[in-house]
Amino acid sequence: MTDIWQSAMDHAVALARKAGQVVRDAVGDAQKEAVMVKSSSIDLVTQTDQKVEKLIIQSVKEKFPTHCFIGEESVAAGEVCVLTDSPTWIIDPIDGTTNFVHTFPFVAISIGFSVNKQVEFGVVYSCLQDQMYTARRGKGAFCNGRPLRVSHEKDIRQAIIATEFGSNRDPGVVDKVFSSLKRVVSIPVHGVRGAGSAAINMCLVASGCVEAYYEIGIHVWDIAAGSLIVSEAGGVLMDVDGGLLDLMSRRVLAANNQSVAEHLAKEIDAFRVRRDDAAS
Ligand SMILES: O=P(O)(O)O[C@H]1[C@H](O)[C@@H](O)[C@H](O)[C@H](O)[C@@H]1O
Ligand SMILES: [Mg+2]
Ligand SMILES: [Mg+2]
Repeated sequence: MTDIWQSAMDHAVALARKAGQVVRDAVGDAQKEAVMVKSSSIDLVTQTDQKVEKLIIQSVKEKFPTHCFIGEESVAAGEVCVLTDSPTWIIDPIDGTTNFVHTFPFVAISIGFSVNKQVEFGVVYSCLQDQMYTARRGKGAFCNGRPLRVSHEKDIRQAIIATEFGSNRDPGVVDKVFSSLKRVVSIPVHGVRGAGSAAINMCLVASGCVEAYYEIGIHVWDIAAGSLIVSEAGGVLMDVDGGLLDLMSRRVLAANNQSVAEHLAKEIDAFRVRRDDAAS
């Protein structure tokens, strides 16, 4: 049976590769680039983020003129952020902008594609590592064409957990983040890591390198593609409170299996943040 979204997915992979070249060409000069700030002094954006998002959206508009978009830098520029049932490209042009600015080598282009609010395919290109992660709903997850499978570990005490500090440094939020982190470290788990990119953290779960990843404060463009890559690699997704994942809630927990996920959820202070689709 033909896959009606195959040509869109092929286009996403080609665009991610092209965007990756733009990012690789710029990374050496990133420190010379004008670094601007968005929601806070540590929420960074560069001209390369904006250039890559434009490149992707322009090209998709030419090929699929009826499709919708949610793009990180377009939303920052005032576009609405609402996930509808229409075919929608959900784009993070550089996931890991802070890494990009500092030449820390985990930088990704993340492209998710949803229809009826369900992610149909996800593409995450870790461009400095030249690793192309892809997933098509119902057809598995791959890295450079190699099938991905999550870790078999069932005991969270034998696990590595990925998380991030995020870009909100309000003292109350920092306290909550650290109190969760203290509980997770004290389970005790084998270790805690963070790549500095939500999309790459999710691909690490899908690859079996880490058992789980959680974060509060991410956005739909950080996790849309990665969420499908995790589930197609056999993993589970949920809200940090153990409920159902809501892509717009800005909270995510991805794990290799239900038992690790549920144990982790019990340790997290699941505070609420303003939703991506909250009326502005
Ligand atoms: O803004 P970009 O696209 O680089 O993405 C974010 C990361 O993906 C988060 O995990 C991370 O915690 C940061 O919030 C970071 O901003
Ligand atoms: Mg991001
Ligand atoms: Mg980004």
